[in-house]
Amino acid sequence: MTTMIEATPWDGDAYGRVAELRAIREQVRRGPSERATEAQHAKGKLTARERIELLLDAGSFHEVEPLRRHRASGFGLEARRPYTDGVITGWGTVHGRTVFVYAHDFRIFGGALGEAHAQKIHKIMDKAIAAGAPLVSLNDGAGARIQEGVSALAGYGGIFQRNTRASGVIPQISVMLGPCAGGAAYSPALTDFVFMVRETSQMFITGPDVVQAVTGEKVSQNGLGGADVHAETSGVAHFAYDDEGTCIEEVRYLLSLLPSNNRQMPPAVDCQDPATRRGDALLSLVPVDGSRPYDMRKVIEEIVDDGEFLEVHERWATNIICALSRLDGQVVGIVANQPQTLAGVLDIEASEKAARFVQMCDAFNIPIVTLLDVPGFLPGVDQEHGGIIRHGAKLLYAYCNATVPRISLILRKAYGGAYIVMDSQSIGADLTYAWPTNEIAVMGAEGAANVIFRRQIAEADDPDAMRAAMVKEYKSELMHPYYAAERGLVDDVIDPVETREVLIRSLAMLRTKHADLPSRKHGNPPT
Ligand SMILES: CC(=O)SCCNC(=O)CCNC(=O)[C@H](O)C(C)(C)COP(=O)(O)OP(=O)(O)OC[C@H]1O[C@@H](n2cnc3c(N)ncnc32)[C@H](O)[C@@H]1OP(=O)(O)O
Repeated sequence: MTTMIEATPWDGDAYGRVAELRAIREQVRRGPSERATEAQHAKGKLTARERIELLLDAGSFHEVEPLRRHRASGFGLEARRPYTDGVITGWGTVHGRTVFVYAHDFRIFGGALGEAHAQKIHKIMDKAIAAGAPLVSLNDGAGARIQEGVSALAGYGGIFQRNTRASGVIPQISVMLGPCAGGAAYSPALTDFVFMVRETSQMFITGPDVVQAVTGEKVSQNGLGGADVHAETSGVAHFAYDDEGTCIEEVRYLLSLLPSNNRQMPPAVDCQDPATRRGDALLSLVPVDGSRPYDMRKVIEEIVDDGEFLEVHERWATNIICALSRLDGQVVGIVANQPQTLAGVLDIEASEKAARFVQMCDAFNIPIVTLLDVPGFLPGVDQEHGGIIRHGAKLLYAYCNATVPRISLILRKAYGGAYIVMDSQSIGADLTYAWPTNEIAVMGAEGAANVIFRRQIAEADDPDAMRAAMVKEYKSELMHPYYAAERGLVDDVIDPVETREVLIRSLAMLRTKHADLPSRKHGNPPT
């Protein structure tokens, strides 16, 4: 640690005082020591200030409380009172819009959170909420500062309460850039998006040593709570990247798709991709045979502006796609079944993933486009015992509660409860469309014939021929593409090549949509 420059009672002139201030500021900027900076770099990590520089527009950072120091005592703390107290807080701009930020400085007490450190975070969170601007946390901290005991724990409580108050008011993004244990893992879990970096960031409630002591399981830090674990298995992380630079660049991209707060619309941009561009490729991308898989991502690419979209939870619950994109320059949230994985079925994880996404879109005024090709909910003992009923209900609740413009499009099959849940007209979609390849039904024809014609099939001389005849009858009666349109349950059957134009026209009409929910403290959604 380098010797601290201490401001002392002083009788010099203004020039001398300014020189002293500049020296202190320079010390604050450099941080505790060259050695600590080198150690941080040696781990493949940037310092807190380097990260802030990458996140914000050049020269836009305005720091708050750089001269803050703790007043704790014991365990030698009196002799170690570094400026910033291990967290850098302030605001700047991203793509010209105000964004608040706090960044743990791992070089100071391992970025661990003490009382003064927490109060700095509380202050910047309060300012972000008051200003109605997003908050990005750059996390690289060892949790509660052990020497400060319960004061540190209380500091976390104050962060959690503010995270919850800010939820649905301003976008909150947590970027995990080091080992984040205990309290340092819970705050991100309360925020809208969690970013992680492979190898260098971890999140866990208790580390590998405690896990081994309690359960006997031996696991590495990355095996327990690394980026891939949370982006693929637990669903705690929405995004995972190989390095900090790419990760922070993607945070900037995400911010460009979000409004500053819940009273604003997401930023629109000029669009060079014609609204009337035909999607001829769509006809060959989606096989008519409902049992053949295809990649729904290619369908999305064909429809949206310049084929660009940002997938959220790209590698978790891959049987459903949640993505932010643009149509004619306006931000939309896309929820789409992925027939390539598990035939696009809805299961526990897919329901949770899409429910949180729909909720986020609704909170931040992002219209939702739902693309359906879903054979139903995944049957099975594991799913039932795992609570598919309440998890599926989360998705249902999120859609039913959403007041943003909602458009659904049935590409191919949409069966049973999954059809209802995936934003059917009956739960409040503003406009519903279908391609001429759609099959909307309670279940597939084979299953349906086995239930309703069971006796005829069993008593027939040739049960297989009878089953085939009954399947045919069921299909022609109930599963033709115009059955739902005749009943007004879809607003139109559209030519697939015109999908982009239809969606853009519909969204333009819905832009002024206004809907109020009945007054209440809050709902009681299934959890
Ligand atoms: C509510 C809650 O938050 S409970 C959770 C409380 N936190 C914890 O249990 C985590 C304890 N710390 C650790 O397990 C490890 O330090 C890790 C995994 C975070 C980081 O490990 P490493 O990268 O090897 O760093 P290392 O252990 O050397 O720590 C770096 C510095 O931070 C200090 N430090 C680490 N954790 C803490 C802490 N919680 N409080 C105070 N100082 C800490 C270390 O003493 C060390 O200080 P030094 O540079 O003066 O020697």
